[in-house]
Amino acid sequence: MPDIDLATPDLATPDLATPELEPAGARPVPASRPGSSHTPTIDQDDPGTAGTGRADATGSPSSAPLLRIEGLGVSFLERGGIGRTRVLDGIELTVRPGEIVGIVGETGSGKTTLARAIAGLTPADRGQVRLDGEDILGLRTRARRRFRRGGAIQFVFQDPLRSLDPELTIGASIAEGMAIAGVGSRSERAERVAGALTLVGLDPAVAQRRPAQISGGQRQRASIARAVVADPRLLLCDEPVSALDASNRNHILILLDELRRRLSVGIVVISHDLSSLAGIADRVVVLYRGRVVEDGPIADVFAAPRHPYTALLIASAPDIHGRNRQAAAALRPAPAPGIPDPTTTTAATATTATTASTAAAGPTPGPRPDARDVGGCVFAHRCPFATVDCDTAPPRVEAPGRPAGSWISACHHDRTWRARLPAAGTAAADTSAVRKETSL
Ligand SMILES: Nc1ncnc2c1ncn2[C@@H]1O[C@H](COP(=O)(O)OP(=O)(O)OP(=O)(O)O)[C@@H](O)[C@H]1O
Repeated sequence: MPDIDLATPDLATPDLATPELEPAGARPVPASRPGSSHTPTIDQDDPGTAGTGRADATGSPSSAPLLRIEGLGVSFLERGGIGRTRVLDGIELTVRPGEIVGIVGETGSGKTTLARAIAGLTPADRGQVRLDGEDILGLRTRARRRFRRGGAIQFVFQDPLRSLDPELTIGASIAEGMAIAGVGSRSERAERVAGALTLVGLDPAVAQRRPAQISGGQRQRASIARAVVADPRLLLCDEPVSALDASNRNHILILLDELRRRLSVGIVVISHDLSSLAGIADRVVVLYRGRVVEDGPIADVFAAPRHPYTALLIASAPDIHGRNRQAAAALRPAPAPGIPDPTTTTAATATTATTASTAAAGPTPGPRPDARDVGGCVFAHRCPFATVDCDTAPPRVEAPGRPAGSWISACHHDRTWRARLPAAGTAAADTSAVRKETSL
C-alpha cells in the first residue's frame, strides 16, 4: 500500500493547547451561543459528531439541510457592456448544520463568487439559495435588509483586516454590527463581545487592543469572534488560513472545527490548501470553470476521485501527493491553445479561458466545442477520456451504492476512465491509501 499521508503533520500533533486555545473539551462548554438563547447540544462523549448534524460515514444526511442551493447561475457584464460572462452555472450545493464543506478549484473557477452569491453580495441570474428553507435570493428589499442585519450568514476573510477596522479597538469592531442594529445596551454588547472572544480562545482583555497590537493568529481569531457574535447559522470562510504560518493555520482550523460542534453552525471553507481541508471538512465540492464537477465526502473524494479534473487537482497538489506527479502527467492532456492548465493557471490566464467561447482541439481526435455552450461537461475540451457524450449531455452521476445526492460526479465515464490511464499513471493515481486525519 503506498505510504501517502494526506494530513498536514501539524494537524496530527496531539498537543493542541496553546495559551490562546485549549484542546476541545478542556474548556467549559458555553451554555449558549454568545448572546443567544439557543442552547447547543453537545455530547461530550461523542465530540466527533455530537450535536452537529454532520453527514455520517456513509455520507447519508443526519439532519435537514441548512443551506440548499439549486441551479445557481451568476454572470458579469463584459467589459464594454456588451454581453455577459457566465461565471457560475447550475450550481447545486447542500450544507447541513454543523457540517464543514470545502470548496476547491483553480483560480478563477468561481469560488469567491459563489460565496458572495450565497451571502447576496453578488446578484444571481437564476437559481435558489435557501437557508433553513427560506429563499434568501427572493427576499424583497426590506426583508433582505432585515435578513442581513440578522447576521445569519457571516464572512471570514483571508485578511482579518477586511473585517477589523485598524482604527477601532477589537471590542468596538466586534460590537459594531450589534451597535448598528441597536442590539442590547452597551454593557450587554460588551458582555457578548467578551463571550465571543472567550469562545474563540482569546482573553476578553483583547477587546481593549487595536488590531496592530495583536498577532496575526489573534487577529484571525478576533475576526472569527466578530462573525460568531452575530449568532450566525452559516459561516463563509474565504481562504481563512492561507495568510497564516503553519502553527496558526492549524489552530484556526481546530477552532473552526470546535465552532461547528459547539454552535452547530454550517461552515463553507474556500481553500487552495487541500491538506488543510482534509483535516476538517466533511465534504468537498470541486469547481471547474463555474460548474460543480464533483461533490462528495472529502475522504472518499480524495481517496478515489470520480472526475478526472478532481484527480488531476489532487494529484497535482504537492502537499498531498508529491509522489503522484506521474499520475498528474497521465491525467493532463497536451495543453490546447487558450485553455489553461487547471493546476497552474494564474488569475489572468484563467480569466482568458473562462471567457473563451470555443476550445481548440482536445486530446481525443478532432476539435471539440466548449461543452459549456451545449450543456456538456466543462472539462471535456481537455479531458483525455472525453467522448462525444461529454460534449452534449449534462452529466450528473451518482456514486453506486451511496445514498442519492451524497456523492455526485459530473463525469459520464467515472467508472471507466481510471482503467484507461497509462500503466505508470495508474499505479501513481491509486490514491486509495489517502487517509483523512481525524485526530482533531
Ligand atoms: N465583479 C466582477 N466583474 C467581472 N468579473 C468578475 C467579477 N468578480 C469576479 N469576476 C470573474 O469571475 C471569475 C471567477 O472569479 P472568482 O474570484 O469567483 O474565482 P475564484 O475561484 O475565487 O478565484 P481565486 O482562487 O483566484 O480567488 C473570474 O474570471 C473573475 O475574473
